[in-house]
Amino acid sequence: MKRLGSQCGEPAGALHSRVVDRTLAGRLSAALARPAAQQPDWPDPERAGAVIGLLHDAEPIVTPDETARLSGRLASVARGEAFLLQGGDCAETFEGNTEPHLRGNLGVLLEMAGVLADAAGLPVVKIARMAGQYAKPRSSPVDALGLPVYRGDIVNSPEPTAAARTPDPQRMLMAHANAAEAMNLVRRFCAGRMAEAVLPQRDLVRVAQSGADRAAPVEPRFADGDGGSPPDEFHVSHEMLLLDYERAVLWADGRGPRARLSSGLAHFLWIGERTRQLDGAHIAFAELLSNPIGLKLGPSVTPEQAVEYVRRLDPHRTPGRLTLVSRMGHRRVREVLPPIVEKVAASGHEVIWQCDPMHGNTRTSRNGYKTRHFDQVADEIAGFFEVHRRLGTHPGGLHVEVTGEDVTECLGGSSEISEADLPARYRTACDPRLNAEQSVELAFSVAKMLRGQA
Ligand SMILES: O=C[C@H](O)[C@H](O)COP(=O)(O)O
Ligand SMILES: C=C(OP(=O)(O)O)C(=O)O
Repeated sequence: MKRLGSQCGEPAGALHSRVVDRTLAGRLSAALARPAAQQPDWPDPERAGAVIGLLHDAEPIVTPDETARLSGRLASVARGEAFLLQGGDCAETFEGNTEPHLRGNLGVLLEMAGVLADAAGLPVVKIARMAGQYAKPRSSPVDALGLPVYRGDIVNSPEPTAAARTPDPQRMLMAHANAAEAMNLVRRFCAGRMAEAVLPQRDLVRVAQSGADRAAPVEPRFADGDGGSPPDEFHVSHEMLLLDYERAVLWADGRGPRARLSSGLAHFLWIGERTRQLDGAHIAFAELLSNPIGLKLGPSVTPEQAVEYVRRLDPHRTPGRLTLVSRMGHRRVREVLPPIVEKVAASGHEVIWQCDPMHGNTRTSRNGYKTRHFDQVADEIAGFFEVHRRLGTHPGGLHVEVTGEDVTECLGGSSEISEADLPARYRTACDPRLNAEQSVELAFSVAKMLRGQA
């Protein structure tokens, strides 16, 4: 497999002059020339071009073989033979890129996966929002103070000053370095050298009080030809948002029916609700990738649009190539999701149906915090399960914003976090996350749904 790239300092416009496959390079240029929503206005385009040139020589974070392994796992999910759990910070930060934080997040996902696997009797494919989740799409270009909005550490700084909010392309290099460090830690974690230090910390019995019958779940695993999957297998993902970053580290991938590109920056990439324009650069770029792709679908999407996305993003009808992530809100999921599922199922494409119960349930508390209520999060998942059970499709996965830390960002749960509690440990750089206890409690609620008891 060959890397696509350019030489150090080469300006963005000359990106493809030395690529191996000229057809692929031409298709990439055409995709990136389309309108792209939610991109920063770099104040000095020449400096941005120089940074982009440097990034083209940067080391890959992931390898195509790892990505291919994930694609195989996701095919199982699409066929109903496994469940997908994806989660982590809303926005990773450079400051938060520490061993305890990353280990905590992986640890809580591992606990959730154990609970889910036990209930489903299926292996759980684990994907972390990690090692690159540094870019954020925003509702408005300015904040309440009239400053340019914070767009994630890869673009600017959250500090409320004009200087800090000015997009700085150098941050893309910092993001790459931070992602590489985080991936290193993920690899060590997966090798089993760190997981045991995380697991016993939580009182599983207490959070399970609402129903699980076992506190130490036994997780079914994939049986690989090489004698079994690694003790803790995680892949990494982020939103494919900032295209100056995403286009930098690409492999030419000759596997499959048509030559494509494999991202060296993450195993799994998703397209967000705000950047899924059918004529836009994000969809066109994703069409060129061989990585498994996620697509967020909010309540405004029509069944016809959903089928068009599926045709564009899964042209070769590859089971699990596309994950449709519904984020409809707990009030609308039961009404909006069924016609979409029906129409896509009738198209014959084997997609993964994943529920993001976070992004349709965000609200502002009376004391001014962006928050979500545990009960509404759980209710959207219940609605998602009801719809799929009724239609006979596989409710294949969850996509959640969680952290292993004891934050107070989401309301409710068995510790009954109230609006008055929010200021105590509200630490997210963007949207509110379930804390460790709420996350495991949610897994136990979903376990009941998986067992058909809720
Ligand atoms: O995480 C998701 C988005 O970036 C977020 O929900 C948008 O938030 P905003 O409405 O505060 O811009
Ligand atoms: C921004 C996100 O979600 P959505 O695109 O669904 O709003 C996200 O998952 O970080």
